[in-house]
Amino acid sequence: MLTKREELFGGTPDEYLSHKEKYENSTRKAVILFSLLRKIQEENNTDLTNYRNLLSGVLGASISQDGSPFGLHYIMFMPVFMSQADEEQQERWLHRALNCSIIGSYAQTELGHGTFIRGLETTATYDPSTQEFVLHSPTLTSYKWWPGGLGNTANYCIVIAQLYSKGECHGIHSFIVQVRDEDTHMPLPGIKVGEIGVKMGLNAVNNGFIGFENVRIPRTNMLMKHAKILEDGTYVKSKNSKLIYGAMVFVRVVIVFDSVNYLAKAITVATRYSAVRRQSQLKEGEPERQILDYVTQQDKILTAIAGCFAMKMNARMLWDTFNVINDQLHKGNMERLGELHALACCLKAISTSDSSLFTARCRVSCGGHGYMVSSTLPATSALTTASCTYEGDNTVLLLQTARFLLKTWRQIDTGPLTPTVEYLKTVSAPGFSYKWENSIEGIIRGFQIVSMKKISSCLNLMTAKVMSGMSQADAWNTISIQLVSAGESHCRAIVISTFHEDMSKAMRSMSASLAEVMGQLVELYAVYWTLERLGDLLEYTSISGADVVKLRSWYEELLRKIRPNAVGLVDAFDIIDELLQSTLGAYDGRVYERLMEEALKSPLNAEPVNQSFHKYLKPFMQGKL
Ligand SMILES: CCCCC/C=C\C/C=C\C/C=C\C=C\C(=O)SCCNC(=O)CCNC(=O)[C@H](O)C(C)(C)COP(=O)(O)OP(=O)(O)OC[C@H]1O[C@@H](n2cnc3c(N)ncnc32)[C@H](O)[C@@H]1OP(=O)(O)O
Ligand SMILES: Cc1cc2nc3c(=O)[nH]c(=O)nc-3n(C[C@H](O)[C@H](O)[C@H](O)COP(=O)(O)OP(=O)(O)OC[C@H]3O[C@@H](n4cnc5c(N)ncnc54)[C@H](O)[C@@H]3O)c2cc1C
Repeated sequence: MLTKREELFGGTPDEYLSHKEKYENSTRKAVILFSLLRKIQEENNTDLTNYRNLLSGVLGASISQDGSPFGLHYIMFMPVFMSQADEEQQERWLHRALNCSIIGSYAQTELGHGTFIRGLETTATYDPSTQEFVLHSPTLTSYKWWPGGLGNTANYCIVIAQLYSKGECHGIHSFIVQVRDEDTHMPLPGIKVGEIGVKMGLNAVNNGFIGFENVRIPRTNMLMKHAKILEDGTYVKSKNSKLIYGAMVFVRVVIVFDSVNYLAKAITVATRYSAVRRQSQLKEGEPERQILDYVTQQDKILTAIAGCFAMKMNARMLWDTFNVINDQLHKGNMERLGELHALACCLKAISTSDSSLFTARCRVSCGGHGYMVSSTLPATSALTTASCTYEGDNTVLLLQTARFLLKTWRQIDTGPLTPTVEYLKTVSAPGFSYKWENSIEGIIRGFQIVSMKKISSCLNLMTAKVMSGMSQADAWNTISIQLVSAGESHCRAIVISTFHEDMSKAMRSMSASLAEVMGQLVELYAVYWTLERLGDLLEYTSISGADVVKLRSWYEELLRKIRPNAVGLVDAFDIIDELLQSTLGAYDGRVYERLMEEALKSPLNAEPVNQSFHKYLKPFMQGKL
C-alpha cells in the first residue's frame, strides 16, 4: 500500500509520459493534494489573506513543474468570485467551489485577443422575455483560448464577454457558465470545448478552448457585485468601471510571490550543484575546484539569490499595499486604485522577467546536467518565461505603469502624492541637489532621479510631438520604448529602496552575523543593478568613471564575502527534495548517482536492444533499405 507521499511523488517520471498520460497522472495527483488542502481550507475562514496563503500553498506545493489542472480553479476562478460576485451568488457557488464540488476556470483570453480586452468578441446578449443571457462566439477568433483546466477538467468557468442589453453594448463583464454536466462531465448543448495541445511547459495545466453557440444562462449568472442587469434589461453601471479588473490585480500580486518561489527552486538547484561540481584547476597541480569558487559562477548565482530575497520583500510590500487599498475600495474610496494597478503591473513585470532571466542563468550555470529534465531547471525556465506573458504581457503592463506615472507627473504640483510615487516630488523639488555617492542610499537616490527624469522626458517628448501635429496615440507609440524604460526604472527604484528599508528593519532583530550577511545581499542587489543600468545613471546623474571602478571592486568584494554562505542561504528556503524534484539540487548532494538513477528509468533502457534495430537500423546498415 503506497503512502500519500509515495502516491504523490512516486511512479513513472512525467517526462516519460505522453501528453494524455501526463494530464491523467496530474489529475490523479491533484485530487490527492487538493483533498489535503480542502481540509485546511475547511478549517479557515475564507478571507483574502487566508486565501492567499492557501494559494501559495497550492502553488508552492505544486508537485509538478508542469502546474496542475486545478490551478486556475484556485488562481482565478475563486478570486474572481470573491471580488465580482454579489452576496447571493457567493452564497450559491463559492462554498461549492471551495470544497471542490465544482471545478472552475477563467475564460477571458480569446484566439484573437489577449491584451486588448476591450476588443474581446464573445457576446452576452440579454433577453428580457426569458430573463436570460445568450452567450455566443460569433467568429473563430472569439473562441476562448488558454483558460487553464478548461480542456478536460473544469465543469464551470467564468466567461468575460461583451454585455448587450436593449441593443446597447456595455463593455466586458463577467458571467459564470456551466460548461459540462456535473454527473456525466459531457459538454452541455451549444458548447464546443477542448484542450489546446502541447505547450513549451506547464503541460499539466490543461489549458483549453471553448466556443458558444447561442448558449442561454440565467440573468443571475452575471456576476453582479459591481454592475447589474435588472429583470427588464436595465443596465446599472458599476461605481467604477475599473473594478472589473480587480481580480487581475489580485492575481498579479500573487504572481510576484510565485515568481520568487520558482526562482528559489532554481537557485537552490544551481547553488547546491555548484558546491558539489568540481571542474578545472585554478592552480596547476591543485585539486579541481568547486565551480562556485569561480567568480563568474558567483556572478550568475549569488546575484540571483540576492534578487530572490529582494523580490520576496517587495512581494510582501505589494501584498500589504493591496490589502490597504482593497479595504479602501470596499469602502468606496477609489483614490489609490490607479496607484495599486500601476504598482501591481510593474512588480509583476519585473519580478517575472527577473525570475525568468535568473532562472535561465541558473540553467546555463549547471552546464550539460542543467539541460537534463531531471535537473528540473528546463521546466522551471519554461514556467518562468510563461509568467512574463500570462496575467498580462510584461511590456503592456509596464506601459500601464508608465501611463500612471505620466498622469502623476502632470499633477506633480497639485498636491501630495501617494506613497509609491512621493519620491518624485522629493527629487524634483526646487533646490534639490544630489551628487552621486557609492552607497546604498546614494544608489537609491540615483535610481529615483533616473526614474523622475525619464518620466519628465517622456512627457516633454509627448507634448512636443502632439504640438507638432502628431496624434496622442501616435506620439505614445513612437516613444513607447522610453515609456517602458521609465516604468522599469520606477519599479527598480521601488524594489531597491523597499529591499533596503525592510531588510534594515528586519536586521534589527537578527544576530550580528546574520544581519551582516543580509546586509551584503542588499548591497549586492543594489550594486549589481547599478552596474546593469550604468547607461541611465551616466545620462541622468553625476556618477563618474572613477565611481564605476570603485563599484566594480565593491561588487567583486561582495561576491567574495557572500560565497561562504551561499549554500546556507538557499538551504534557508527549506524546499524539500520531493518538491525540488531535482537530480542536481537534492539535499544529500548525490548528484551523479541520482542522474544515473533517473536515466535508468528511461523506457529506452528497459531492454538492451530496441526494436528499431531490427526494423530499421540493421537493414539500413546492411544496405537493404
Ligand atoms: C498565481 C499565478 C502563478 C501560477 C503558476 C502556475 C501555473 C500558471 C498557469 C497559468 C497562469 C495562471 C493564470 C493566467 C490567467 C490569465 O492570463 S487571465 C488573462 C489575463 N489577461 C490580462 O491580464 C490582459 C492584459 N490586458 C489588460 O489588462 C488591459 O487590456 C490593459 C490594461 C492592458 C489595457 O486595457 P484598456 O481598457 O485598453 O486600458 P487603458 O490602457 O485604456 O486604460 C483604461 C483605464 O483603466 C485602468 N486599468 C486598466 N487595467 C486596470 C486594472 N487591472 N486595475 C485597475 N485599473 C486598470 C487604466 O489604468 C486606465 O485608467 P486611467 O484612464 O489612466 O485612469
Ligand atoms: C501558460 C499560460 C496560461 C494562461 N492562462 C490563461 C487563463 O487561464 N485564462 C485566460 O483568460 N488567459 C490565459 N492566458 C492568456 C494570457 O493572459 C495572454 O496570453 C496574455 O494576456 C497576452 O495576450 P496575447 O497572448 O494575446 O498576446 P498579445 O497581446 O497578442 O501580445 C503579443 C505581443 O504584442 C505586444 N502588444 C500587444 N498589445 C500591445 C500594446 N498595446 N502596446 C505595445 N505592445 C503590445 C505584446 O507586448 C507582445 O509582445 C494564459 C497564457 C499562458 C502563456
